[in-house]
Amino acid sequence: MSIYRDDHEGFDRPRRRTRPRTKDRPNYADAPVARVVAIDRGRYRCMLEDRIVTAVRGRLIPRKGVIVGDNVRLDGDVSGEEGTMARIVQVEPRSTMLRRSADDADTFERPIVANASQLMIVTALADPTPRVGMIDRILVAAYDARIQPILCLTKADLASPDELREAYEPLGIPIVVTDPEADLDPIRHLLEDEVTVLVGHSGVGKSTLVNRLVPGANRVTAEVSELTGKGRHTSTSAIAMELPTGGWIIDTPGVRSFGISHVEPSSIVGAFPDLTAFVDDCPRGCTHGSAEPECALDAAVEAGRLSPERLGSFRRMERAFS
Ligand SMILES: Nc1nc2c(ncn2[C@@H]2O[C@H](COP(=O)(O)OP(=O)(O)OP(=O)(O)O)[C@@H](O)[C@H]2O)c(=O)[nH]1
Ligand SMILES: [Zn+2]
Repeated sequence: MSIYRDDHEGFDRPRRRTRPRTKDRPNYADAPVARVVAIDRGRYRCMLEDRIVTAVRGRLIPRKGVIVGDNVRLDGDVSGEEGTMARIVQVEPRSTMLRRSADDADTFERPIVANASQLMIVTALADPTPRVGMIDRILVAAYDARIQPILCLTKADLASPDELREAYEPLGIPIVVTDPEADLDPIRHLLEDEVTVLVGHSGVGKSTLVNRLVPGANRVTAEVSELTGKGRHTSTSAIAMELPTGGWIIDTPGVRSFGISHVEPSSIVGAFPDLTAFVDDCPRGCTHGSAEPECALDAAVEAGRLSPERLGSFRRMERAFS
């Protein structure tokens, strides 16, 4: 199985054939699988075993068909030696896909990263001032994509984390707090063997965190800059880095807003396993919001089978859509 697949080299197959004969189809099962770690102007930097291989898209892979975090099969020169170029011939199925719309007026979906298991929302406690609206929207995107959210509150040397901690604790998501002196072991532990995408407003201290978590992250950044002749912050692409403790982090460029117009409000409940059992009894088309007159979640609270606090924190998510 694959999402996209490069077909036969020459387009010499007769037309009007409903199904290509297997013998005509190249077999890429033996082509090595690499992880896309950065994308720049049509060049895909892929980590194959422990080397970086630069690749282009095979001709049947669509222009937006490959995103950072994708596992791809490579053909051609995969030595990674200078001046060599491999070819992406197949994109493996994705376990998850995080997307956003540029803003709510823009319904165009922008895939950000593939195969992330966790999404760390990085928010500064001050400078810039935290915006719960933004946190809620990124949370919604994570729930919609079925990616485990983590809240990371930075700059605790400037302001107290108590208020935000209280606001988000009822959701049951991990919350970590940092400052320049903070011990990062609790964060390292959360990231171990996971693929975690970092999302946050610009200036919250994401790069500072990445540099502390990944020794040599600067070097990787420099390599990307070298490739483009520009800094990575001028690129819209994310960048994936391997963690020394196992697992990956995928840093994304700082955002000013996080659009979720691609998300169907009723889909969010599916990310809350303790609530999904109840919504089978909802009327058709129920969005499970507080304005729904017959939502079974309210009935569950009345019957004492669901705590009002838990429902309240779930319903908090609906604010993100207004
Ligand atoms: N006081 C304080 N400052 C911090 C902390 N972490 C980062 N900073 C500072 O905040 C500023 C922004 O940090 P960056 O790491 O560049 O922020 P970023 O999120 O990568 O921002 P973009 O590059 O715009 O995406 C820098 O001046 C950092 O030194 C912190 O824990 N406390
Ligand atoms: Zn409902």
